Amino acid sequence: MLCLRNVEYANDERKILHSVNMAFRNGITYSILGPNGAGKSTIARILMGELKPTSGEVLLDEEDITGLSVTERAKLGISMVWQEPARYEGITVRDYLILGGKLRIDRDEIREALELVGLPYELYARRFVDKSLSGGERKRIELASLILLKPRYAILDEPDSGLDITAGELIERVLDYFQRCGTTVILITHHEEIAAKTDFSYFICAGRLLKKGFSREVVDYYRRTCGRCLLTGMVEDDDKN
Ligand SMILES: Nc1ncnc2c1ncn2[C@@H]1O[C@H](COP(=O)(O)OP(=O)(O)OP(=O)(O)O)[C@@H](O)[C@H]1O
Repeated sequence: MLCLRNVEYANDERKILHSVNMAFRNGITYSILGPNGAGKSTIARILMGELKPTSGEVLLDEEDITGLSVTERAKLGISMVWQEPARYEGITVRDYLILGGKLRIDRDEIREALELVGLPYELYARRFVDKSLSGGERKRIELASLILLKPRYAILDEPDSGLDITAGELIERVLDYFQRCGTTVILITHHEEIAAKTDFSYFICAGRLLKKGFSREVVDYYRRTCGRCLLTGMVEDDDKN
């Protein structure tokens, strides 16, 4: 199980996360739902090891991994599709997907992963991962790379951003695939209809966890309350005291 325990994060100006506690159990799909600026990506970066919390711990199977780097966490099976996918100029999609040969994967598996994300193998395998790919195509390729990697934890930061009308179906297919191979998904989103596709959700606003539970309950609460409160202003006022 991957956990955040009493995680706080502050920059020079203000506190961005306030004592966040979350637990991600094996084989379940989770979402972290909240409006723009709530602190979702900050949580993802802390889970990945890209940011160190100001206080609190990240635990994996009860071991404290707060001090581990992104690479060390990747070796433990914690991987992420970033909101803005990386570009690797000069490498083909196929080579990118097999990590330049580090993954031993046959052509059928690569074909299956590309087709799962809506990209026909014949049209994409030999293309280069460069500016000629659209943002949505790059996002799909990032998802395909995580599908082939089959990590223990897959963190998907805004997986539907930049994708067209087929995004909902694609996310469903990807969640279903990860559930079948035992990967725990942590999906970051501000779209409640995307969060509703996961089993369990955490709703955060202004760096505070407001509600957790089965996604349909949390999504219902989010629809009823989000944008109708003055919490952001109140929290900033609190912090000045
Ligand atoms: N490097 C930084 N310097 C100053 N403020 C920052 C920095 N990084 C994040 N923040 C602030 O922290 C808050 C949380 O940001 P974060 O990116 O985690 O939000 P988010 O919920 O992922 O938002 P979005 O849905 O818009 O991507 C925001 O108010 C943001 O402006």
